[in-house]
Formats: sequence, C-alpha cells, structure tokens
Amino acid sequence: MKGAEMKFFIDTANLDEIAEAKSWGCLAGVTTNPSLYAKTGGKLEDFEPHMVKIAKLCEGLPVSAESTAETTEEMIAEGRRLAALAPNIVVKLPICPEALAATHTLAAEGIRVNMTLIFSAPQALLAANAGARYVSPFLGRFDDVGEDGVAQLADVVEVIQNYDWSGKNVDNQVEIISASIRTPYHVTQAARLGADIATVPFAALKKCVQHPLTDKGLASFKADWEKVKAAQ
Ligand SMILES: O=C(CO)[C@@H](O)[C@H](O)[C@H](O)[C@H](O)COP(=O)(O)O
Repeated sequence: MKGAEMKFFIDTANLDEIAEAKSWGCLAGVTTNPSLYAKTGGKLEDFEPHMVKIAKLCEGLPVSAESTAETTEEMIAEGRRLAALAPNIVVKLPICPEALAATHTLAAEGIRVNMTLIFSAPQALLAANAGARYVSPFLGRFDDVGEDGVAQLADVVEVIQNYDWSGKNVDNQVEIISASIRTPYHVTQAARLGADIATVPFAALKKCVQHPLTDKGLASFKADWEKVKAAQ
C-alpha cells in the first residue's frame, strides 16, 4: 500500500541539528545509533537521559533509540526500559535471531521496534513478521562495497508493500525507513521507489535544500531588486 507522503527523519543524536531541522517544519522523526551517540561525546550514563531530551524536543514524533544488548533477554529488558523513557521512543534492534525473538515479545507488549542493518528483502520480511513496526534498509553502505543500494531498496519496498501487516504490531503497519542516506540522489531514489521514510544526516539534509541554480537565481533576483531600489 502506498503511503500518503515520504517522510523525512533526521539521522543524528545531535540536539542542535535536531532542533534546527525541526524548525524547518518538515521533520517527522529521529533515528539514532550507537555511533551517532558516540559522536556527541556523550557518556554511557548519559545515554538514556540524552534519548529523553531528544524525545521531549520531538514530542509526538518517533525517536529511535538503539539497544546494544546481545542476548534476547537483555534486548527485551533494554527495549522495555528504553520504551518506558518516553511514549515516542521506538526501540531499535539490529537484525539477528536474538533480535527477532526480542521483537516478537516487545511487539506483543505494544512496544514499537525499528529493525536496522537490513541489507536484503528476506531480512525485511523476517523483521516484519516478527513484529517490527519499522524496517531500515541501508543504501550508502552498499555503494561503499561497489553494490547497488537502490536496487536492494527496491526489493525491500516491493516485498513489504506486497502484504498487509495487520495484527503484527501495535499500529498494524510496517514502514520502510531508507537508512545510510548520503546524498540528495539517495533521497530521490527512496521516494521514487515509494519508501515511507528517508532518515537523512543533517549535512545531507542541508544538501537537499540547496541547489547551485537556486543560489544563482537568488543572487540575480537580489541584484535586480537593488537596481529597482537604486532607480527610485
Ligand atoms: O538504521 C537507521 C535508521 O533506522 C539508521 O540510524 C542507521 O543506523 C544509519 O543510517 C546508518 O548507520 C548510517 O550509516 P552510514 O552513514 O555510516 O552509512
């Protein structure tokens, strides 16, 4: 089923970047991961309070907080703890057998799970069947190894949109978050394929706003307006 729009999430744990992107009026969510949290310079004990800050800043919007647990039991415990931090926290788990089992339990409790590190359609199908609310296929990392990330995303979009996921999670739907987005080209391709969401790092988001011809056009509008003013 096609979504009403393609939503923009920001892929960062940096509060200033999130606040600025939110001020643009087109932000629909936030995704974070351990590497993005590490980039903020945050300490281990500040991780959960930091996620609460993001969740408050983006009240009502889904904010993915990633678990670093390794066993199913630990993932369930951490998932419950993260989900209890704020109503808009989505528990992010990397696909593996332990995480599928944890997703099944968490989804049955009404907790939203975003299954990440998806690199194939079967992985996405397994995640959705286990109860994931979101699946996150990666684009850029395919390009890094000389493969076609867009073609892989096309497979994921097609197979997920082939089915009705009612009864699998609390919202009865699975949304595809295109992740590892590096460029405006990736955003265009994600939208062309009908992915529900593109989660975009702040630098790439800014590149999506800019275009050299926009800058050129603006400069000439300004110059011409100065001429109008000077002629008064
Ligand atoms: O999985 C999600 C969103 O659900 C992302 O946060 C994901 O972790 C990131 O897009 C990637 O890890 C970023 O990867 P990259 O820019 O290093 O390729």
